[in-house]
Amino acid sequence: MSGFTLPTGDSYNECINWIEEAIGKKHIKYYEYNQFNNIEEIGSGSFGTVYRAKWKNSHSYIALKSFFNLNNVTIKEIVNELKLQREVDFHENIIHFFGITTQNQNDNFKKYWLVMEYANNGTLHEYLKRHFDTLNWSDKFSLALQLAHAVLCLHDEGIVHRDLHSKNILVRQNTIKLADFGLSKRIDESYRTRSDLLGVVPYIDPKKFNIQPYSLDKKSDIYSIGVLLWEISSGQLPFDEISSYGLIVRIPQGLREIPVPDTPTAYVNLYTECWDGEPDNRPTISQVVAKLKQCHNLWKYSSI
Ligand SMILES: Nc1ncnc2c1ncn2[C@@H]1O[C@H](COP(=O)(O)OP(=O)(O)OP(=O)(O)O)[C@@H](O)[C@H]1O
Repeated sequence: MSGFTLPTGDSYNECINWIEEAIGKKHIKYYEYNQFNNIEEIGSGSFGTVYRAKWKNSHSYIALKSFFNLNNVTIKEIVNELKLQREVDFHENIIHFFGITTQNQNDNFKKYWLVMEYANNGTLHEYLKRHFDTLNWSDKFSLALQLAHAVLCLHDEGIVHRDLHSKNILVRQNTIKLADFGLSKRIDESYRTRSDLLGVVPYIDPKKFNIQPYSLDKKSDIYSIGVLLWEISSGQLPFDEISSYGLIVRIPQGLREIPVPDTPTAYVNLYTECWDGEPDNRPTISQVVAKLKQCHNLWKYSSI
């Protein structure tokens, strides 16, 4: 997908032209819709529905992401996702984008679908729910490190995810696949309604609740990683039994999850640093990667 001009403006037509031109010049691979088969819905989010499908006679699945309706906002989401995706598509812990397919609808409108890598184990949340009992500490370190590597790749490219939580991190076999970073910018633009916040409050940098307006940044991603490292160590959703409203008040006052017994101390220390209320006290993502490697080594030697 390299080497093509990005749209300078944000209008609907410009975005459509950008996609069509990229397809025409073969910077984005185009797939014929009627070559997909066994199409089954797997989930939906606020912008559209995701299906899994097979391509021609292939045995493996791909994911097809549709959008509810193609208006100014959704088309910008697609272009934004494509622009960011192409910067980081090489990384094995980031979901791969394969191309685009389109379907002509009755009203003469074209429906655009993103063709993406399929994560057969679903979200990290579902994966932990199903497999937690069989995971040992080496597996947990591996998940944590893969997540940190994916975010390192984003931060290195100047991309802030802003919406890291266990329901938009996907897992293929046992490999973390980060998704949805193209769509996360809207949170900072206050697109989220109160009901959208359900379940994601524990992962959001508490500065966001204290300071209005507060622009989520790389250190906000580190906060979310702290919570996710705890989740990997516990197999539980953070603060599952406290209402979002209660959390919005209590997390900025210092409420944090309790370490799970038998968690390696260095790992507890690391996620505690990550979820520090003060962004300046949080490590950078490179430091998180380095410290996770150290923790893993310490744990390996201490358990011989
Ligand atoms: N590439 C994929 N492979 C497997 N499952 C996927 C894939 N992409 C999405 N899903 C599933 O489909 C669901 C919907 O994904 P989608 O990206 O549309 O929304 P979301 O991230 O859950 O929500 P929102 O867009 O509102 O933040 C996900 O929760 C996940 O279970």
